This record gives sequence, C-alpha cells and structure tokens, in this order.
Amino acid sequence: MTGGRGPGTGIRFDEVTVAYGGTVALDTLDLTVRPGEVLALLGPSGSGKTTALRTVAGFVRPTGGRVWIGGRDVTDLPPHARDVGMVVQSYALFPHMRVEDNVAFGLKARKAPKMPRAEIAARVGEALETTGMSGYARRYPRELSGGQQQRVAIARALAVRPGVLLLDEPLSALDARLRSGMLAELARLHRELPEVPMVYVTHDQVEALTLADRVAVMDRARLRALGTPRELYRSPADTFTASFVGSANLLPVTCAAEGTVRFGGTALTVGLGAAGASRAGEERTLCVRPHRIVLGEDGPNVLRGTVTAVQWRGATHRVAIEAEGHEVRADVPELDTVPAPGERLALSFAPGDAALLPARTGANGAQDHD
Ligand SMILES: Nc1ncnc2c1ncn2[C@@H]1O[C@H](COP(=O)(O)OP(=O)(O)OP(=O)(O)O)[C@@H](O)[C@H]1O
Repeated sequence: MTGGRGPGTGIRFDEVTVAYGGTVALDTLDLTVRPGEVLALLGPSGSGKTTALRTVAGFVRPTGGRVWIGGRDVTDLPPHARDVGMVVQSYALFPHMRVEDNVAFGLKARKAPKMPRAEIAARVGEALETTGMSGYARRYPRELSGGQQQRVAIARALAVRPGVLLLDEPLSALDARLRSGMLAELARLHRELPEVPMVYVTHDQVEALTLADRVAVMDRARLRALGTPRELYRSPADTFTASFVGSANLLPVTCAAEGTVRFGGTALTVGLGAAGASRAGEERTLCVRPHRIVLGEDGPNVLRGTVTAVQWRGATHRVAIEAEGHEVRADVPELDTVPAPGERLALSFAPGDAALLPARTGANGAQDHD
C-alpha cells in the first residue's frame, strides 16, 4: 500500500511554536522524522506531544515556524490536503456506520475527483486485510472489542494510503494484554509499509522503546533529548531523560579526584557520562540502572545499607536498600533466599555502569516512572 510513491516521505518541524492563549504548548520545536522511520514522542502529560502531532495533521495551526511533509511546506494546508493518516486513543469510529463504511469514510468524503466505487471497495478490503479485520466488515463498532475497534481505526487511516501515519496514544484505552499484542501488530504493520514514517505519541516508555527507531523526549513544551532507544538508555544526557527512558537510581554525589565521587561517606569510581570532566567539590548526579547492580561486595563500588523493601517481579526481585540516606534499588535475578526488611546488605556495581550526569536541580520534574 505505497500509493505509488517514490523513496518515501519525511516530516520536518522547523522551529514550530504553538501557544494557546498564554500557554506555550510547543516551544520552537526543531525535529526531522526520516522517511520510513518510527519516531516516538515520549514525555509526561502536558509536555506537548499531542500538540506536535496535531500540527502535522493540520488540526493545530502553529503560532510560529513551519511544518514540512515530504519536502512540501504544509503549514497553510487544511488537514485533508496533507496526505496523513491519524489514529487517536478513543478510536473515534462512527457508531452508526458499519466497519466497512467507517473505513471508506475518508475515501467517500473526497471532493473532485470522486473515487470510483470499485476502487473504494478495493481499498477498504485491502486495509481491512492489512489489519486482520476482513471478517468484520459488516459489523457495527459496538459489536467489536476495544482492540478490534482500534484495528478498524488503523484500517481507516490506512485506506487513504497516507504518506505518513500519526498515532496518538493508540493503545492506551486497551488492557495490558491486548496492548502487547497490538504493539506486535503495529511493528508488523510498519514492516509491511516500510516507506511510511510513523509518529507515535506515548507516555509509556515500553511502547516507545519497543516500537521506535528513535525517541524524542518532550518536557514542558520542549524537545529534551533525541536518539535511538539504546542511546538514550545507555547515555542519557540528563536526569530527566535517564528517569523517563528506563528505570534509574539517581544519586546526588560530590566529585573528588578525576573518576571518583563521594556519595555521602562512600567513595565510588565512575564513568565519565554526560556531565563531562569535573572539578573536585562539584555536585553531580550519578545514574545507575537497577539491573546493573548486584548483591554482595564485588569490585570497587560497594554500598552498604538497610533493606527497606523487596518485591518479587517474576524473573527478578527488586531489592531496595537505604544507603547514605537515599533509597537505592537493585533488580537482581530471582532470589532463593529473600532478604527481610531491616537486614543489612551490600550492593555493588561496576564503574562503567555508573554515569555521571549534571546535578539534578529538583525543578526539572525528574522522577522515576517505574
Ligand atoms: N485546545 C487547547 N487550549 C488550551 N490549552 C491547550 C489546548 N490543548 C492543549 N493545551 C495545553 O497545552 C499543553 C500541551 O498539551 P498536549 O496535549 O500537547 O500535551 P501532551 O504531552 O500530549 O499531554 P497528554 O500526555 O496528557 O496527552 C498543556 O499545558 C495543555 O493544557
């Protein structure tokens, strides 16, 4: 379903600003989505993700800047002239129309030249097949499950053979089990339409990390970080990104000599990380991923503390200890002997697994979302 297009379409946000009255929802966004790429817009509620998507769809007009789709400046074009398909959280199907008519809607609504009936039927059949919904064409939305309704919404977006596909939290209305199945289906859909870029809005990092080629992390109307999931996970530039992409222990430390820091009364050896070179006495934040921590004394970095909680998570146990006045969490392989709260314990991590980040200011809203 390529629509006979050439090498594929990209999207460019060129210093796009959106203000609603006094609220700046998007602040000079500069971002390019490459042809065929899945780009996730990840960020907390109110960070501007949906607004960014709606500027591409044409439902929101930027206060400043331009939006480009496939090398065409579309800023002044209405939604129907933009060659985009959009899927939103709430499905937005017409309840009084059968599935086939919902999917045909965008095609029938076209102004001149009208699309011949036979072609509409062929497109609808194709879109329903792509989404695994061929057997449901005659049903009404109320006769479908949530997951099936969302597939119909995706089929409707695909029927117009859009150059780009915009997905706004498409799975958030579904329960957890359905969600993971639909995630796999979206990945398959992307393989079948390799030239169509997808912009995927979510506040769920699992969705972002599973599906996206690159992730744009949004924070308070601004683009905070952009990279592959692995880059953002391994080398986050700041504490906000570290805590939003994966789970992170963020420990306040003071630099000692090059490569060593003090965490309360404990000396630690660390990697350089995004904070760059540091002078003795400077404040930094140390980022250590919970699954890189082991129980016991192993190597130069040992934290001793008191167990505050242990959670069983199936294949792993999450052990929390209080050390130097802070909670440190370790995700370790499932334990045979589970430590009890109040027990004294040692945790260790390798210097290469401890990244030094700029000091957390407290104002950047960084929290662990796990
Ligand atoms: N139509 C509107 N009128 C006024 N303010 C709006 C409007 N739409 C969004 N906003 C504001 O703009 C900011 C960004 O909203 P947006 O919906 O883009 O965030 P989001 O990151 O998608 O959030 P969520 O994850 O909750 O959907 C918020 O402060 C929001 O209150």
